Amino acid sequence: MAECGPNDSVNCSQQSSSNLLQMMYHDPKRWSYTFQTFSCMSRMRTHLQPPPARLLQSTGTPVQVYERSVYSDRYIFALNMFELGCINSTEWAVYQDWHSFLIEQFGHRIQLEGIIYLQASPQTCMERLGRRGRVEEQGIELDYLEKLHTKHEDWLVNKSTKVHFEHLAKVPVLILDAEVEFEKDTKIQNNLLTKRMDYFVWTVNIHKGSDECWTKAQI
Ligand SMILES: Nc1ncnc2c1ncn2[C@@H]1O[C@H](COP(=O)(O)OP(=O)(O)O)[C@@H](O)[C@H]1O
Ligand SMILES: Nc1nc2c(ncn2[C@H]2C[C@H](O)[C@@H](COP(=O)(O)O)O2)c(=O)[nH]1
Repeated sequence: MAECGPNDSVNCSQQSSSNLLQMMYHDPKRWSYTFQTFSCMSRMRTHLQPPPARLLQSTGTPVQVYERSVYSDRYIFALNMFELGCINSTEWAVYQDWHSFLIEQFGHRIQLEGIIYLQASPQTCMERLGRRGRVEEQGIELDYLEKLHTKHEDWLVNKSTKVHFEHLAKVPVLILDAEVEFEKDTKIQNNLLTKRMDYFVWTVNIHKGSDECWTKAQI
């Protein structure tokens, strides 16, 4: 059985995270470090929570799936904000210091066993962003999404991003084609679901020897 965790970006308080998202997009130099602190803490809290009882009681090995993770927080968003000059070098050093410290302290409790990369072009993401129509996101430009796309490709496909955790470099990545429109196409949906289930079974088998009673994956 697989279950999605709560949407991390709204995990703490819907109101405060929405305001902070707006503040970050409005004045990124002032608010990016604060935003990454908040988002990373929120993601950490989510990863550390045990899965719901019904997941643990289900047959087979339960799989807990998160939308993003403490690793995409650092290697996608925070790194991008640093490279854009919205997080300064002192803030970046402080962020990396506490991020590494906490990840090492929590050890296997915060490790992922798999990553599912929903790959879509920045143009398609831009179009879907418009469709979703969040007011905070109205000013987002294609160039920003292109930078985020490059970060995903470098980390998950080209493997050229320097990661600081041994286990992370070895985490298997499943790449799914999310470019294709599947909202109303059950055939494509079933095809993607089958690939995802096969992947879950595979990662669960890899981790059968571990003392964890559930598997964690990021989507
Ligand atoms: N593969 C897809 N095919 C068709 N529509 C999609 C696809 N992916 C996302 N969308 C649409 O784009 C919008 C934004 O997508 P997404 O960011 O995944 O939504 P959410 O806000 O639920 O995280 C959604 O309203 C959804 O209807
Ligand atoms: N600067 C950051 N922005 C982030 C981060 N996590 C999410 N986001 C942005 C992207 C969207 O505009 C919005 C909601 O994201 P979804 O998860 O719903 O796609 O927040 C982050 O860590 N830093």
